Amino acid sequence: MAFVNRDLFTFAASKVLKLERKVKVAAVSYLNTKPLLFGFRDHPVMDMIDLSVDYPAKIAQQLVDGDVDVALVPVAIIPKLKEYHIISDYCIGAEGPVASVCMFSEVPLNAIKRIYLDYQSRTSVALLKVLVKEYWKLDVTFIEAEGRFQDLIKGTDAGVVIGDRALEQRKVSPFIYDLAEHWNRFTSLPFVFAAWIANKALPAEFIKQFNDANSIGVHNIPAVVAENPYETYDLTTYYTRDISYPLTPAKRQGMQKFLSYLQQEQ
Ligand SMILES: C=C(O[C@@H]1C=C(C(=O)O)C=C[C@H]1O)C(=O)O
Repeated sequence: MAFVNRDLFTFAASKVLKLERKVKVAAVSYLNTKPLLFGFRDHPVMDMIDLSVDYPAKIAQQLVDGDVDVALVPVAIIPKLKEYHIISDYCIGAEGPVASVCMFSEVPLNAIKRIYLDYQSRTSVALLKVLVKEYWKLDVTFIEAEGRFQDLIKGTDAGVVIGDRALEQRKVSPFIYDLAEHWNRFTSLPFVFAAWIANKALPAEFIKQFNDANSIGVHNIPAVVAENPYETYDLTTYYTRDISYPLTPAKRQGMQKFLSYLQQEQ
């Protein structure tokens, strides 16, 4: 009899998966995650999980601390996990510009002196540092931002903002540097911001159900858009042109390249 994480699941003699407790799952609370969560509501996997949502840096900490079993975490925290398993065929990625992860400023790149870093992010702030050092080669100071820091993006102070707040900031700042677009120009590879990662091995049957739930919204974008009215940015464009959900081999390659830059930094 095969056991996978006995505190979570056992396989009874009948080979039917038996859940010892619910799998704790944490997802990103932004609009970018709505297509992935759309299919969960009426899906059998809902009986197997406890689902919570929060901003990326928070759920990253929850997965590292073992407070949850699976989370849609920033890939930059992978090196902090003792054990990790990418359990899904879906991610928050981009093949070109992503629209919602940008450095905003009032001045062009070469005039920027300081950059505020979004406290809700782990991947994008790490990506920004890679681009500043390896691609743009800028001499700037980084500031860990907190609260509503977008109002501090003024003069020669730029700021990296992610998620829905970035979609809003697009209407405010004259200069917008899309980090996924610049990564793509730098490496010719797509980028993965967040992936569904487990901190323990989970049974194949659970992963299959979990993937199925993820895929429903991705294949029904008009229905996802219809139930999320949003004036600031066109969500059909966001979900079909900007964000790219399938975790393809090229995206895995982009992710490995990004992680190798993070390793060099240490
Ligand atoms: C594309 C995005 O990707 C996100 C960026 C993350 C990060 O910077 O750590 C984490 C999760 C994703 O939500 C976004 O938030 O807009």
